[in-house]
Amino acid sequence: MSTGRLIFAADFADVDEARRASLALQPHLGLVKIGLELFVGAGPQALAWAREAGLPVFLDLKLHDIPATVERAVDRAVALGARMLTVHAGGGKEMLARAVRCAEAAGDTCTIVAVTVLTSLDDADLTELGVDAKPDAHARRLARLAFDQGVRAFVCSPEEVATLRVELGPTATLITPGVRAAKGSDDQKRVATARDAVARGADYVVVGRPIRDAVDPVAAAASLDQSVREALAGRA
Ligand SMILES: O=c1ccn([C@@H]2O[C@H](COP(=O)(O)O)[C@@H](O)[C@H]2O)c(=O)[nH]1
Repeated sequence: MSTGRLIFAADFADVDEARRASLALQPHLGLVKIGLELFVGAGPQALAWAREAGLPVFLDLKLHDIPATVERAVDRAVALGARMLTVHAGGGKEMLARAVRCAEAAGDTCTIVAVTVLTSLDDADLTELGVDAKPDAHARRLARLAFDQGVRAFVCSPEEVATLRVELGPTATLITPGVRAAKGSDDQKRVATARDAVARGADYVVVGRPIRDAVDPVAAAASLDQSVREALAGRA
């Protein structure tokens, strides 16, 4: 896999658009993230071009279903060549354990990534959902549950990445979306800059709109990649 730690969220409706944009950014990327919009629209074709280009795919389907269904979906995602695949940590112990076992049995080429608390949720949203904990504590609880089932990679916000690093130790891979220059620009509520996310312990940052919608997407990706590399060097 590339040494890059920037993951581009290729949130497009159209495969050709996703391919063109991602290939232009490829020198600055570790992986490309294929999410719900592209996968629901295009199915397996959503990944084919990336496989051909040697660009590893983070398949962000956030699986959340009964264990047997998730297990079978993991098997299919591995067959499509996904290098990382997301499941919701809130799906419970058995679902998480079976997802991990299935990926291992299918050749261990795909890492199961547990999504903890979505970066679009804040304290008030959790209260509304009946969760009697702050996002930080809830993310820690879900991550621990997943870790104990064998999951070793996690999506969390930059706001709790340091907490998760302490909770899970150095072997965990921590991936943070919610990368923004400032709070309040859109639906992302628990945010930080790429530099801060990595300085606090993130291994990868996921960035979509700030690159996709930039006047010069390649320059935006190059600058984020540079910030991530500097923050990683500063941590060493
Ligand atoms: O908690 C989460 C989990 C996944 N995402 C995904 O990451 C990208 C972020 O894109 P931006 O345009 O930079 O907001 C997007 O595809 C989400 O589905 C997340 O944001 N938060």
